[in-house]
Amino acid sequence: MATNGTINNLLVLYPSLGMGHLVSMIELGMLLIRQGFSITIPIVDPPYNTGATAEFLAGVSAANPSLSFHKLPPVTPSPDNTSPHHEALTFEVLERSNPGLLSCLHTASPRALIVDFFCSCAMDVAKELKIPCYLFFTSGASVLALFCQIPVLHKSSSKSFRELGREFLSVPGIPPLPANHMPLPMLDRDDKAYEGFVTMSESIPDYDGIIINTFKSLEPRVVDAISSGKCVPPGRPTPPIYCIGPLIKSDEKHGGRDCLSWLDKQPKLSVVFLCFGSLGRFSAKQIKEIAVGLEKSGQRFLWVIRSPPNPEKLFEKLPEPDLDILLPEGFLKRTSDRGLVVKSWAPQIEVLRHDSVGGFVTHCGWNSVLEAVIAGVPMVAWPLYAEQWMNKVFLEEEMKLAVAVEGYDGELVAADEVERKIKWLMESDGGRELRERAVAVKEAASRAVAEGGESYSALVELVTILKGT
Ligand SMILES: O=c1ccn([C@@H]2O[C@H](COP(=O)(O)OP(=O)(O)O[C@H]3O[C@H](CO)[C@@H](O)[C@H](O)[C@H]3O)[C@@H](O)[C@H]2O)c(=O)[nH]1
Repeated sequence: MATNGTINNLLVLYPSLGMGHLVSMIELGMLLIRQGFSITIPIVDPPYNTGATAEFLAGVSAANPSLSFHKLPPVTPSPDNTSPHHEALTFEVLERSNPGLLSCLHTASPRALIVDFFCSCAMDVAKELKIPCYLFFTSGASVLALFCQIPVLHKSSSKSFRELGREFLSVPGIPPLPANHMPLPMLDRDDKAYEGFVTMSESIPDYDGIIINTFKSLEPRVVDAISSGKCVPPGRPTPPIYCIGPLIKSDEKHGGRDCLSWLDKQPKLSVVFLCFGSLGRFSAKQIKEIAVGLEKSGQRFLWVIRSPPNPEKLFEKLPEPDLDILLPEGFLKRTSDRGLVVKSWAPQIEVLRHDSVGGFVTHCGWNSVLEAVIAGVPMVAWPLYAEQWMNKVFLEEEMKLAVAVEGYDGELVAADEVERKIKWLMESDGGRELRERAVAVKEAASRAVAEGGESYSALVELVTILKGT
């Protein structure tokens, strides 16, 4: 493919606020730069703490001067937005940022705008600029299929997804999904965030194309269902689909070298890694249950612990965890020959790629899933928020890459269940089969992005269209 860039090949990539949404959008930017485009990334000023995002962005911008970041003017959310879900604030802040986005792009003449799904309101800006607007979907095709159906599901019942509970939702291409597995902010119909998700979903057919961070052979059934128009509401068009993944973060600048040195000393495939995304937090009670389960499992482990959530400081940065208070007395000493606890953050990609890691207990965030896929590591699925309950179902029932924790009683997963699932993954025949499947999918992922592979071909197609627009 041609790689000679010109100023006329400007694309604007518009990410949402959270780390999980930024990482793959940045990688998409780097990929498109290698195809001869120049990239501008407008960044909204979040009215709440977004964890390690600011630090991550500073690192990316220093290491990649070819990505041009533009901070948009801060906006003030309305005092009426009382939803407890940060997604409601995200939708509102992005909508209020449209004038700032428009003035940032007015003189730039970009070829196209590529937006995160939270940024669907920016379609109005693309219309004003008379340029095409593409969706970059940072989760998998299975979740996209479900999002395409939200307008249909919304109209088909007056009950909330919470009220529908374990009743199954039926969507082409994906396994039946219990209604209460919808993202938390979608469970109640009168929540501001619910409204945002419905509006966002209604606009999906209006995009000029949808770029998905997946590869077709990971989710073949659902990619076919979407492409053949079965997932959008009746009478609405399906935009062209480009599965160009897996795209994972290439830049790891968060430190955490000590845990890599510790992994160097462990036997091959012996360590289970527990890490729950950029936002995952457990109550103090749950942390103790995990500790007891891990200890009883007898397995080697590397465990990233964060401070428990503080309901009064939902959007604020929390202090480092106090392990003396959080862990059972003597736990660290008793497990010191086979376990390591890391506070707040570990270099996850490097950890997963390390030879000694044989299993991953994950919250099922899509970046974490793809990072495990690329490393060929089987998973224990422990969903916490966002679309992770759905990902758990897809990982276990469709992709066959994970076993799910069960027995969540609304408050706790008991130590026995933690012990059972970790032992199953690391010691049982079933766990070994899962590992073999993970290795096969890892190979499929590397074939997909290699020259001539399915994701490579989708990228060629996308680049051709973008250059022609
Ligand atoms: O100690 C840590 C914790 C996280 N990470 C990285 O942080 C990213 C986390 O991304 P992800 O696994 O996708 O989780 P979230 O940050 O929770 O991502 C949000 O965005 C994703 C993409 O849309 C969704 O799939 C998730 O459900 C949503 O919560 C990954 O690259 C991890 O490698 C680390 O490097 N070290």
